[in-house]
Amino acid sequence: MVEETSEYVVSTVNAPLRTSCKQEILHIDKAIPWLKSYPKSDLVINLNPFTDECYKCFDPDLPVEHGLYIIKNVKTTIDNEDHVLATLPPGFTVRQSTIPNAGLGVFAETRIPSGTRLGPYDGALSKKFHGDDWTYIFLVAYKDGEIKHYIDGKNKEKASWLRYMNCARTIDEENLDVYQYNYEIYYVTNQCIKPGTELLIWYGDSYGESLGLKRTSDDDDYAELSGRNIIVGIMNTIKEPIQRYSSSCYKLYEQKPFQKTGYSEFCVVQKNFELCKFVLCERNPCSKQFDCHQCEGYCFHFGRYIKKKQEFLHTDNVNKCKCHMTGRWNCTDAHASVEAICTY
Ligand SMILES: C[S@@+](CC[C@H](N)C(=O)[O-])C[C@H]1O[C@@H](n2cnc3c(N)ncnc32)[C@H](O)[C@@H]1O
Repeated sequence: MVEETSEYVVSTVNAPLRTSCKQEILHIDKAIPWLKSYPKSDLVINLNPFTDECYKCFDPDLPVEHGLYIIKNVKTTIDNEDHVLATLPPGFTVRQSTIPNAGLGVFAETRIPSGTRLGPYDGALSKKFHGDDWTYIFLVAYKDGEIKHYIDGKNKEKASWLRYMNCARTIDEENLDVYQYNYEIYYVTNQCIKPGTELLIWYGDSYGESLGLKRTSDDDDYAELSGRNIIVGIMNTIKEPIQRYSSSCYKLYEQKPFQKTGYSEFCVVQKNFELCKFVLCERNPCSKQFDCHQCEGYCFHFGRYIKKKQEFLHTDNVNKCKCHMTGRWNCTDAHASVEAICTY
């Protein structure tokens, strides 16, 4: 399905954010020429942690390819709607976005170094796109700009977790860039990502506009300078009504989207870890009342799919449970202060 080529393109891995770190210059021979004036030159990437800031984000355990740290999708044979979340690597969660009304988003729960490649963006491939829902579409193109195929991440049975990344509202929020390599789409972190940070990407002008977002001319200059004007092949979209929390407190949710202080939900794991059974408590921000109920569902352990009733080897904050009743994701943990970890 994927054709091997030697060319590849990396976007903003030379962000000014890293000037305090020692930089290593890696040469990329061929950049895709149809990408607007993208310099054929160098990928500047930091792999050497010389300052505290860099050190914190240095992860010697991650494999490196072409100067990028690599975090691959978790392989799975699940062929139902759980497929998409089974591809989520350890260290990330999918949960309510910090952006009001944006639905779910992806969060880093551990430090992710700058210059880490995530993906690829999987979905249903097609030569032509006949549908009218562009929400999860990416274009993959040949060097001359001709469209090779479309990737539609809408169907959760085929998509990878990258489908959940939301669009940054400002350039400062952009912590990912898009990267097409061997006719596959990846995201690359353009800065050190701290735990609890939502991963956000610029969807491109036309998609951004459809969400009411626009880059200023200063943003464009900055983007140009830092090489951010890379292809973002997502096109116009039909907006989904994803916000599922309908209540008289709707506005409050919008204003304080799941910040720990404004809204807290936590899970209390049953002592025997009888699997993915937990008590889900949601605090209504208006009445301040807690509403708790038992919940049971599927679990993931370190990205590995765990069937219902199968035991965890041990527990930690990368075990995630999907509640059948609410359809929402929670983490399980053996520690006393579960709230500290379950920040949903
Ligand atoms: C590729 S999907 C991202 C994942 C999506 N949030 C979900 O829950 O499946 C793109 C859709 O997410 C929502 N979205 C992403 N970024 C947004 C933003 N900055 N503001 C509002 N909605 C956003 C829009 O509905 C958009 O069409």
